[in-house]
Amino acid sequence: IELYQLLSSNAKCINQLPGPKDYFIIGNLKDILVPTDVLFKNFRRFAKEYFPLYRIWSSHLYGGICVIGPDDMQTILSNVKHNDKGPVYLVLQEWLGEGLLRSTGEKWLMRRKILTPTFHFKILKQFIAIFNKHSKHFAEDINTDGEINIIPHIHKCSLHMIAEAAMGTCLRDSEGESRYGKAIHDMGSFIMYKLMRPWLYVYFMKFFTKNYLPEKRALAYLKTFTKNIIDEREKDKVPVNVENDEDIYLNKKHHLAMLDLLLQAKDDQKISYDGIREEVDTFMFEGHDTISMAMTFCCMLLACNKHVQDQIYEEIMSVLGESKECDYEDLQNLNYMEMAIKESLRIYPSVPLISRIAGEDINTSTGFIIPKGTVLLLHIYDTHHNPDLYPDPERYDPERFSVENSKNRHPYAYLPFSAGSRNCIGQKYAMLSMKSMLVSLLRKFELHPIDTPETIKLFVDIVLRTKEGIKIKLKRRDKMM
Ligand code: HEM
Repeated sequence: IELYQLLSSNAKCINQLPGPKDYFIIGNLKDILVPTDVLFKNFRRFAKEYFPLYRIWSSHLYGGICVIGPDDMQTILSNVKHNDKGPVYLVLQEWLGEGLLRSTGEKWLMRRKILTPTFHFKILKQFIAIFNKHSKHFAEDINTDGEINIIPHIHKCSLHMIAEAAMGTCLRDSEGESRYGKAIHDMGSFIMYKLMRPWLYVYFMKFFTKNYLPEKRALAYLKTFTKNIIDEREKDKVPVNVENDEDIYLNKKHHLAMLDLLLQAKDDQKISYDGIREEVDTFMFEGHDTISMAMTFCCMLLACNKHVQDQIYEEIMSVLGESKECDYEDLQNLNYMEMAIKESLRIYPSVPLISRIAGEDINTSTGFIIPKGTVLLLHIYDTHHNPDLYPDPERYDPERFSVENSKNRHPYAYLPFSAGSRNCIGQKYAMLSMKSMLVSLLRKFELHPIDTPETIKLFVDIVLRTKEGIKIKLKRRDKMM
């Protein structure tokens, strides 16, 4: 009932905004309940037609305002009053509970304070060895010299990285490797199924879906897996102080994992056992699929833009040479590679859409006042593809992110990691791990195009994906001599 009130209270006001034609009771469901690749295209069409703001009705029960323009993005994301997440995040509740991604108010603030040190540069520095280890395996495991769908390889690598960084667990060749990977993948599909069907946000409706039992089983497996790891790690626990380098670097028994810092926070009575589970699961969820798809799209773009790939390869050779293991400073020095990754995240932002609830009335750039309580859908994808902000927006051009060219850009025109106090806590981790993967891959292979931006079919999901994987052609550099 509360949800109904929240969603419908601003109906009259929302209707003053332009938007696609809606119908009695079903609202815009005709445009929304369509195959997800068609939905993707519909959103792009609406963005072009109604920039910078439009309203959408997912049935007349559930309406919201779609935001595209950078001025309105700034007004919303820079104000902590609009920090609460929209109802779509309810689909994550059973798995991620009140973890950082979903929590609100005081609880979010407290969790954010506890978790920020887990991404301290000193901790990130010691993750580089983990990134390098799995990146090396990633390049070694690809033995083919020819056409591959790169997604499963990248996916496996980023899952192994986050499992070791977050939980201190090496999944590679372990019993849990395929089962855990599959359970995470299945949960993604179940969540997406619910996301498209707003009536399933109502708690009891879940009993009536075909996914009820498989989801229950996958959830039980994931929760038990995390619980066992937390219990094991707790047995071996060593006190940690992030400010003390000795604690971070001289921990002989095992690499420090994010979990160790959470266990320390539990000893300091800052977080409960269940809280730790929620956060570890949140990192596992947020910290691998986002990176996998970002890396995949980046590889496709590099395959299609050989001159950019060659420039990155030259940079790797000049900073690292043929075989030096990269350290934190080396990765920081791969500036052109960073520009190429940034541009790839502009064209293909892993999280194309986020949602908030207006915490107070919002005075928008058009003069329209969004009333408090309205659901806001922030279409990061469309901001990134707006030709006024990025001329010729489909063209891949890393130079857009040179210091010079970034200088005069609107501060809210580039939002792959969102912005403001609720931005992505893992963005530095993401950038470092992607750089490490690219170093290993490009040292061994030249990438050539098979799939291109024109051939792939994007679709709406929590993370931006393609319908049929992404194929590229690999040529081993050592065989090219
Ligand atoms: C390319 C990789 C990544 C992208 C594009 C990305 C993007 C985002 C975006 C757009 C948000 C805002 C979500 C929202 O407002 O609903 C977010 C939040 C978040 N991300 Fe990431 N992310 C990435 C990697 C990671 C990694 C590696 C981790 C953890 C290891 C992580 C953990 C989180 C968490 C916990 C939040 C919630 C923060 C909060 O609400 O305070 N992300 N991310």
